[in-house]
Amino acid sequence: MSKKITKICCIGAGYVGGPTMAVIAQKCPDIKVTVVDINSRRIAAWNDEDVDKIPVYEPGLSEVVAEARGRNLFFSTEVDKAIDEAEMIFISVNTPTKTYGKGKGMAADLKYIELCARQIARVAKDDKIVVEKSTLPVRTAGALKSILQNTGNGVRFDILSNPEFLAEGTAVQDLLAPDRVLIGGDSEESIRALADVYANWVPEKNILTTNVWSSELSKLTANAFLAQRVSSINALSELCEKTGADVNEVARAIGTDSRIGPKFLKASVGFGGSCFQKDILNLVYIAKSYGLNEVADYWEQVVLMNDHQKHRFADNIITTLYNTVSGKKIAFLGWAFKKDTNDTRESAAIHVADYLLNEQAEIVVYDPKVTEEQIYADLDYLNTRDEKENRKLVTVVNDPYKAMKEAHAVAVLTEWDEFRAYDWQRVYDTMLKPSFVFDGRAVLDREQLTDMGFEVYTIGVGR
Ligand SMILES: NC(=O)C1=CN([C@@H]2O[C@H](COP(=O)(O)OP(=O)(O)OC[C@H]3O[C@@H](n4cnc5c(N)ncnc54)[C@H](O)[C@@H]3O)[C@@H](O)[C@H]2O)C=CC1
Ligand SMILES: O=C(O)[C@H]1O[C@H](OP(=O)(O)OP(=O)(O)OC[C@H]2O[C@@H](n3ccc(=O)[nH]c3=O)[C@H](O)[C@@H]2O)[C@H](O)[C@@H](O)[C@@H]1O
Repeated sequence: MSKKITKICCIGAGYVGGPTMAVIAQKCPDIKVTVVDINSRRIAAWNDEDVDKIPVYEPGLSEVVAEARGRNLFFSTEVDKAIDEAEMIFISVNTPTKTYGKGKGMAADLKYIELCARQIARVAKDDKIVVEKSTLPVRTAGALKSILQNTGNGVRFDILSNPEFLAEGTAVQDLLAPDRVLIGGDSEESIRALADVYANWVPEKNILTTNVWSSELSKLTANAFLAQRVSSINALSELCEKTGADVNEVARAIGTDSRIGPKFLKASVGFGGSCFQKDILNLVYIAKSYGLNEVADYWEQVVLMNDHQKHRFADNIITTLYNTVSGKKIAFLGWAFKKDTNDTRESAAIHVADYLLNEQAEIVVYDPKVTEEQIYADLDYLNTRDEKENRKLVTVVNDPYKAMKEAHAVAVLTEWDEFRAYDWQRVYDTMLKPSFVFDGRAVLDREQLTDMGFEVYTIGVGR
């Protein structure tokens, strides 16, 4: 018999904690789910009466939150209280790449994880199941165990690894019908208790259990494999451009081989998002720390290729615009790292913009979901130039036609569906001539645009 869970606490109300707990609460009405965070602004937004103002934009999420919030789903800043009440505590805080000290620029920064462990150790008065939901370096559970078990207050902590595989933009659908739920741990009873939570809506055959180290490492491995496919197809996109091949045709041709499969073969201006780069660098760091230099070099190439892809896209804009973009208006369609999300972390758009700004381009950005404040914050964070200069060179508008009016070039950085549906003739009529389009996502109808008179460059398509 496993322990029946009635109260869950999740520390971290971000892109993972929020949606994951909302779905657990929706599917398990008998479990009280409390999501806590030290960021009171974020918690206030999760509690906003207008459910469309919750801090994470995901198709279908506001409906799930509307159903469960106030019933058995709660968002709060009272971290101690929620820890104290819960039988099961998910840790879903951020684990960014370290920006200082040993492992700077490579290793995962585990300070937030450790703070959570210490807080749980301090507050807990009865036995708890602690679930690693954040993505962590393999063997972190050992460190957590050591912190939790040395408090001397006699509480038993079982640690489980339960990595999250949702992708942003499809989070709700991924959570409702996951390819698999992965649970790693030592205690059969605790594994069962967590499996029983998921079994409320996930078929048993999709709930995999492993030892805790395999589970931790599987998460880094899954992201490394996915990112590797993107870098592989992006590497070929450059060769396609040189040889007259079309990377989309190549992707279709190889993707029909059932051993290869069709997914994650879409060439792009480079992968972004908060995790691919961070998790691969973390994997590289771990491999190096074991002296596995060939393994480390192999995976690092995935990130290097991605950097190259972003730079060569920007470089091509400069070369094509007669080797200078100084004072030229470039309209950016999209800023988010992929469609259907307002998340911009590590978005290729940021790096392409930075590169062009170094060449004194004037950039006008339109993204249907990203705020002006976020766009400036992303550029300021790079610290390449002062904040005033960023505001002078970059303008953010909420009308795509305004963004493209009198522009020298349009660059597509995100694959938002609406970009296809624009009146491109109207855009052409208002742009400077020659009117260049740089489609970094291969979403626009190249032939149609060329017929209208545009000079079109599509990523991965040779001329
Ligand atoms: N974003 C994604 O799509 C996915 C992320 N992951 C992993 O999940 C973890 C969380 O990622 P996100 O949700 O994107 O991060 P996030 O940055 O959106 O959210 C993390 C939240 O944790 C809070 N926090 C940090 N320390 C805290 C503390 N001591 N007490 C209370 N709250 C605290 C922060 O204020 C923040 O709101 C990371 O390890 C990430 O690698 C895994 C799968 C998908
Ligand atoms: O650990 C994480 O954070 C998550 O990372 C990715 O999810 P996410 O980054 O949200 O989105 P993806 O759909 O994987 O896209 C990542 C980036 O790769 C790009 N991409 C993706 C697929 C493709 O074929 N081509 C391509 O350029 C996207 O545009 C985007 O910039 C993984 O897909 C999730 O399984 C994982 O849980």
